[in-house]
Amino acid sequence: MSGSMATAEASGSDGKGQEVETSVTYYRLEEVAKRNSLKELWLVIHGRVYDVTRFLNEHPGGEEVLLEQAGVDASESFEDVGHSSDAREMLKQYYIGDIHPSDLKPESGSKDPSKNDTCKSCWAYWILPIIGAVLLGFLYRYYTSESKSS
Ligand code: HEM
Repeated sequence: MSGSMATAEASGSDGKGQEVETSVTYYRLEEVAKRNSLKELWLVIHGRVYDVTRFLNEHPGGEEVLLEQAGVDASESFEDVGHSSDAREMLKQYYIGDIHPSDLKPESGSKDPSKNDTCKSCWAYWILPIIGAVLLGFLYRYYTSESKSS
């Protein structure tokens, strides 16, 4: 009966109220994946989890498309449709938490720029052998033409 679970923002007025966002709930992908029915339907858009159960029959795009994305990452499909900013605003109502950081794909690339690095080195891997081959070609021609002329 201690009741000491009250949130800090309820009474705290000592100027430290900026950390409200720390109370984010994290869900694992496997938990979201279980909510894939008409009874309970969650989906993930850009690393955020949305409970769209009560939105199903309100969705202008139909409940079928939502069911197809049930329990999985729907970011791509959501973007492909080109949803309006109104639609994006609506997302907030259904937001229930974030995907656990260790389940996040390196999609947003801010933490893991290794994709760019690989691309850069890809380029180097391509260009170096080509430069080598061209140089060898020139050397070969230089030597063969020299031996012809003398
Ligand atoms: C919670 C997430 C979603 C919300 C709040 C939402 C909201 C909306 C809204 C408001 C519209 C009307 C058009 C607009 O304003 O852009 C719409 C249309 C549509 N949505 Fe969604 N949507 C969501 C998720 C999805 C997903 C995951 C798909 C998967 C493919 C999808 C497919 C569509 C389609 C195909 C239309 C077009 C309907 C038409 O043009 O006739 N939506 N959605």
